[in-house]
Amino acid sequence: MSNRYVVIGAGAVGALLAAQLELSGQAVVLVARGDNLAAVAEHGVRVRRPRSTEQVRVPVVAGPEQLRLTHQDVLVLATKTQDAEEALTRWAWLPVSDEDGLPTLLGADLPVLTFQNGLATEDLALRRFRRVYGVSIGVAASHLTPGEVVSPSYPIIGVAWLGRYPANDRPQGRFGRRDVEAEQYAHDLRAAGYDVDLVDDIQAYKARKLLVNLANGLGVLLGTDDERERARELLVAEARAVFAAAGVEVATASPGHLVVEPVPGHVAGHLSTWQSFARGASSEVDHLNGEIVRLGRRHGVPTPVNERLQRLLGAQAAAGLPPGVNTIDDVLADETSTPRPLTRLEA
Ligand SMILES: NC(=O)C1=CN([C@@H]2O[C@H](COP(=O)(O)OP(=O)(O)OC[C@H]3O[C@@H](n4cnc5c(N)ncnc54)[C@H](OP(=O)(O)O)[C@@H]3O)[C@@H](O)[C@H]2O)C=CC1
Ligand SMILES: CC(C)(CO)C(=O)C(=O)O
Repeated sequence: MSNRYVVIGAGAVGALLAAQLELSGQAVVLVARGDNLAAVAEHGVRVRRPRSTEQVRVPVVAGPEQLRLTHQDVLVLATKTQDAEEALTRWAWLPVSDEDGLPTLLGADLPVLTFQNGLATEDLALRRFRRVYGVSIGVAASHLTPGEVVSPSYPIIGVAWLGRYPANDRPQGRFGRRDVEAEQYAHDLRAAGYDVDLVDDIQAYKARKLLVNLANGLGVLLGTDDERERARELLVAEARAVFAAAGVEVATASPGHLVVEPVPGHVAGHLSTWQSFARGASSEVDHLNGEIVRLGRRHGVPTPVNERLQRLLGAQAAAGLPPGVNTIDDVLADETSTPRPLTRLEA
């Protein structure tokens, strides 16, 4: 029997994925909350593309209490990293019914696909779930309005790398070292419009992606292109030094290619971190630049530029301030300054 995907988190990645699964005829349930839940329940997910807009009716629930989990379910974690722990806890210990309706498993026995940027979620999942599949995804998706995602790529929606976590946990079964479960997920995601590669060491691919996402936070700041590029180089150089000291492998395979086109009425190029600040939502920076800072502290490698960016955006998020109130020269400044986002807003 085919899988049913329970997509937890109806933002840029999750709502788009749920819509794509639905459009490709696969079983899916979207888990949403707040205004987003109300909008999707009433109108479906509105997907704005370069040459069309679709209103996709997707089954949606507020949480596990509105769903009977079965052995066919695959949990897809599509929250930001800072929300992952709470979501994983909520879904891990629920009864899962077999075909006779008997509760023979728990949520933690189901497979979970973790779509987060950064390096943290797979271990959070592994604490409760045995079958963890990490997914590193590249999409240019945007979610700023309840019930709506903008997807500037079509017909290939996104590129992804998927693999069992940890790498050596692949089941030794009838097909030897082949991971038929991972192959099924890759097959289903491809049918939904994603270009998917199966990989042996998913964390190496997540590390490669993290090198890109370290610059996400710069998009929230004001500055010139030269300053942005200089800061990006410094952030990445620190991360590479930290990865070398910590023994974190970085995948060397060439990155995937995603075609991005203009979507009428949409301002392109705002990454997921910018979207969080624009919506007044919590920020993932502690799990992007903060991951480099954490590893640097553990392994005795200085990471001043990542730390300044983390501090600046941490304070900005805590004060509930939108993009465009701090500047990149605060990140480049050669000092451990205390950010002054309120002063700048007042100025
Ligand atoms: N946006 C992008 O283009 C890309 C994002 N990513 C990564 O994918 C992951 C998801 O990002 P993205 O889609 O942008 O995030 P969003 O913030 O757009 O969406 C996450 C959604 O999850 C919801 N949520 C949080 N906790 C729960 C919960 N317990 N139950 C149900 N819903 C919940 C949030 O609700 P609320 O709004 O109420 O907090 C929000 O609607 C991140 O790790 C990100 O870095 C990777 C590649 C590209
Ligand atoms: C850089 C990008 C757009 C790649 O998918 C991303 O990961 C993000 O917005 O966080």
